Amino acid sequence: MKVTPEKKKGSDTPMMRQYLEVKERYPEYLLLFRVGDFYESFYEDARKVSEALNIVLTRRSNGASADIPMAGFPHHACEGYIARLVKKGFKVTVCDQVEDPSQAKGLVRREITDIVTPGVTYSDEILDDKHNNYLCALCFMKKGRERRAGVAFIDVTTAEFRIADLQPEQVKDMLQSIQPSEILLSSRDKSYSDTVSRILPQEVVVTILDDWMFSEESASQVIERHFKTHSLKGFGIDSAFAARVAAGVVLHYLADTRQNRLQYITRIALVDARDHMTLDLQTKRNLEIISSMQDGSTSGSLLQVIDKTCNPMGARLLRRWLLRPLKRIDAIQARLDAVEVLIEEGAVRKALAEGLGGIHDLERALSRIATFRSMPREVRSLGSSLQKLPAIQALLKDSGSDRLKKLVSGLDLLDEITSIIESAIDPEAGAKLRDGGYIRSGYNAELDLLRSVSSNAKSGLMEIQQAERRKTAISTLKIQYNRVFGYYIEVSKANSDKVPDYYEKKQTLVNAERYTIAELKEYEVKILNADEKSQMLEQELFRDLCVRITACSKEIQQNAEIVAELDCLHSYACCSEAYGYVKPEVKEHGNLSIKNGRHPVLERILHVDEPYVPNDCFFDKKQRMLMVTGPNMAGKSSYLRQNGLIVLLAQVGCFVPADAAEIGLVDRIFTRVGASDNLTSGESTFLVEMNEAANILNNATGKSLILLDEIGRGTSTYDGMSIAWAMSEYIQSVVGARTLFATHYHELAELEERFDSISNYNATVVETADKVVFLRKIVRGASDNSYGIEVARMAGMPSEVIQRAKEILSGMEKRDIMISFGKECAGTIEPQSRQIYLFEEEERKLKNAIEALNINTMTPLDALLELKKLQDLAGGDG
Ligand SMILES: Nc1ncnc2c1ncn2[C@@H]1O[C@H](COP(=O)(O)OP(=O)(O)OP(=O)(O)O)[C@@H](O)[C@H]1O
Repeated sequence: MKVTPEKKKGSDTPMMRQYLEVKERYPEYLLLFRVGDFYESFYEDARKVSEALNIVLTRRSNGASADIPMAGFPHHACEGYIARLVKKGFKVTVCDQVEDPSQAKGLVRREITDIVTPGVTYSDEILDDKHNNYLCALCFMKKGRERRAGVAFIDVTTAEFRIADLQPEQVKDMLQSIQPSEILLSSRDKSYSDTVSRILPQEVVVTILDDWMFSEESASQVIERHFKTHSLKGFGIDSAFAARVAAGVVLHYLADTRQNRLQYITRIALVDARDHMTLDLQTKRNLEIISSMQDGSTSGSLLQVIDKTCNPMGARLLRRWLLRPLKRIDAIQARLDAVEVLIEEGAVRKALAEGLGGIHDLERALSRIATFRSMPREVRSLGSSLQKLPAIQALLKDSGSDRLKKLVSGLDLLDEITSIIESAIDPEAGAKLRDGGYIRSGYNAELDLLRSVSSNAKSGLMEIQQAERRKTAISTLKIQYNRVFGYYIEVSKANSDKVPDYYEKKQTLVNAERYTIAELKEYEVKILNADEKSQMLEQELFRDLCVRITACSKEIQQNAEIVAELDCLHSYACCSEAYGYVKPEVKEHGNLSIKNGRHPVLERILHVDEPYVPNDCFFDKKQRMLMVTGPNMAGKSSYLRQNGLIVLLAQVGCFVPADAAEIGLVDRIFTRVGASDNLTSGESTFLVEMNEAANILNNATGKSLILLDEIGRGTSTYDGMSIAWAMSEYIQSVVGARTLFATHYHELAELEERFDSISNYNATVVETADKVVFLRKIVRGASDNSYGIEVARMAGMPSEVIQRAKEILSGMEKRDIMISFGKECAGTIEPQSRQIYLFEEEERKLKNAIEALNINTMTPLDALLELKKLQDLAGGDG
């Protein structure tokens, strides 16, 4: 049943009318409505909530109207429930009672107090320490003949706010690299949501907004208002018109979702594609950079091996660094030099780890403090984190690395706010604001006074207790307190006959009676007044403190950035040292030389008895493509990936697993590995493979690194082989990229003879009498056997099947030879020369035509005409 509020309001109860009014403002959101100790949802929302949370769907009576569906949960458990709803892709509005129901005249006042969406949340239950959570706006604009796409993304919990101005076809890569949780689109570009769900692997919520928000004028206004500037020139985003519009939309949306305390978002920056390498989804996936292909977890990924970070800011940055390798040598060199210094100075590294480990998540703490979502304990830990900065600064201020020196000189020690926090918050502060007692004594005179009134009165209570015990001769008489009855005197049932007349009964329990007396009432008023006032004052003081901390947002964020970078460099140094990595030389040229390189992840996983076998890789002006053949399981894919990962590690500024490495700067790493299905988007395995291959051919440059594994496997052997052959030719003659090509098509080895720039390599094996031993060494020359059946045998295939496969293989090999060369050649070809000459067909037609000519009977004119025909056949244009 859909609610039409206008129609229903008339006969509804006042509370339901109130509900419907709120619901009307955010119809798209699930509304959680506070009723007593519960958050309730009604109508359609109730059905969705009940299904999503697996809680009972009940009914609530609604005055003269029919009962309505209802589902709810206790308010104290709301964070967990809201998190579950948001993780399922719902957007939620929370409507609270904003006055004490016991004080309310008539219906209690309610207001929306929070809006939570997948892209706008501060909840620990939803967020992951090591991940950024991005809200992203996307718009397509046209100016004159130019079509641009604007992308803006923000993590409200860390205040990272960036924009990018792109060609529309670059959007896919950008979105895949941001991996937002929520995307904002104009109603005009609504259809793009299908593309979004196709290109992003994870669940992403698409929110469609009115098109007017996507105008340049409105965007500029909202940005200028937020950053309190008259122009956007200072941010360097003035010319990026589409990106600016997207940024405006993000700010609009945040305002719409009532995020009205955004002062801590102090910066906006343009993503410059020239500084960073773009890694498309395939490459991220194939190289298993942040998650393994097997189960999508970080286990078995490069990130897992490299991540030795000590705090969440570092962990988040490391993930971003691995996904955005650098393209500028000076920046790479600065990181490498810093890592080298940290490796050399073990004691400094250890002290740095201690300092970094003591720093909590400054970014997320700040965002919660700025939006009044924080608890005293978090403020206290922000203060103690800031106190760690001077030691870190002292440790590295004379470092041998310019980068480290520069970083620590940028730290703002924020002495004043640190000491204010120290003097304000009690180190033993509890987790809740309601409990009070978290502001230290001595911080505020008025609070101290109220507290002393309260505690004097409390010691007065002890005196009353003593006096009453004396007067009544009841030694067990006690003065106690609870929230409902306030202060009372408790006397056991056995002694109740000794109670004097001036005792006024308040409550009877099974074993005891509770009373009050005039004197106790007086004290109670004094104490409760003082307690209430001091609690209110504490909250006020805490808020003021939060505001003061927010005023230091820029400095805190800058410190957070520096700490994160130090943490990443430290992490690089730790793993480089532990795993015996070397400092790569990164150069502007287009060569590459890796001596005894290893796969950073595999070498950590393999058993000590079977250590990883290192391999070289070499490209120069002459040698641009390595054609790697070899049997299954010989280590071809691992070899390709290892070289990709070594280049990546070098360009993120980390040492590399090799004996030596000189890397000519790579502008992009392309990978096409194995056959992967994308059935959800309705594309066949082969189509996906060809899409990816086309993307490589169209976008790679002479500075790229291409890793091709098993191209053309998804189709018939001859089609596949022809495509692989033609791609290799194209890459060599047109693109010129450094290419590693692993293939089972041994026929491709022929290319070496046709192109100087292609060299054959193979993954070696040794055949013994009854098995094949993989040496994992990649050596010069082509391999001529595939041993697929041998691998099947190793995998435990029944021996009958293996035997039969061998027979079929031998039969097929004979037939292949006949297809290629005609019957006359059958059986005479040596295995080594079993090539299929792909471009022979044309030549043969030409040959046949020439042989068919009868020169003896031809006139000169006939001869000329025949010559013309032959020229046409040869494809010439005469
Ligand atoms: N250099 C190496 N040293 C030690 N073990 C290795 C090495 N390279 C690969 N291996 C091991 O061999 C296994 C198979 O390697 P890989 O997948 O690279 O072979 P492949 O030749 O690409 O096989 P296929 O053609 O079937 O895809 C790896 O999982 C790894 O355990």
